[in-house]
Amino acid sequence: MDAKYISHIELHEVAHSFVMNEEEVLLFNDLNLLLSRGSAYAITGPSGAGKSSLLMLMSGLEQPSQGRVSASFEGQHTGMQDVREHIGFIFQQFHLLPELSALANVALPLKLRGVKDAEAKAKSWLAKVGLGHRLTHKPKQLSGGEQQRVAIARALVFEPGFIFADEPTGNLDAKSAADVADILFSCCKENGAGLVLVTHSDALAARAEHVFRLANGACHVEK
Ligand SMILES: Nc1ncnc2c1ncn2[C@@H]1O[C@H](COP(=O)(O)OP(=O)(O)OP(=O)(O)O)[C@@H](O)[C@H]1O
Repeated sequence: MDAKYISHIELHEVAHSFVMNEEEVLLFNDLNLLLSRGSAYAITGPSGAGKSSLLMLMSGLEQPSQGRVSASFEGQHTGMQDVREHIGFIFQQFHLLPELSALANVALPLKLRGVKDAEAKAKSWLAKVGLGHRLTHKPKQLSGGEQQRVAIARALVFEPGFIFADEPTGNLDAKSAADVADILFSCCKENGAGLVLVTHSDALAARAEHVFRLANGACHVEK
């Protein structure tokens, strides 16, 4: 459960391609990137450039066609399969369990890890994201911004080393998007988690310390 010791995720000469109609479509090639815990990264670029695919590779949910992705875990280099339970995810569509209350959604990752005071911890996280008054609401009884705040609490409650977020504000109006971004950045900072997010929003990308821009098969590190 303790993820305090993932310090880095590293991409080594990563290339990724798909076979479509018997032709190989190369998304990107020769990526060497280092993600450090405690920093925030934005992945930007035009539609279809491969942003979500890169996020899947960085988080270990998918394997690259070539090259490898590794993590530094307690000072040792290891494969991403060994750190899966120390990584949190946030998606554009929230992906909360519809039959469970906000509290039960947030407590679930702790219960799955055998944590005893799961509900108390979940409650305190819901308070942190401003939803202490919505504990028993089910997802459909919450606004989009509120659902995403539940998803942030659920992603951070087990103190993962890294959070990966795919268009976390893509489904929200401007005001909710700004509120959710504030909460996401401040909660990751407070937990010392690395944050990697895919976004089409220049405003959101500008908040990250580092920006990877994907275009035409290459990744430009813009800052
Ligand atoms: N499993 C797959 N099989 C075949 N092609 C795929 C697969 N997954 C993604 N692709 C293709 O790879 C390209 C990049 O997809 P990806 O979703 O990573 O791009 P993106 O930059 O995140 O796009 P968007 O901004 O529109 O979400 C797209 O052309 C997509 O159709």
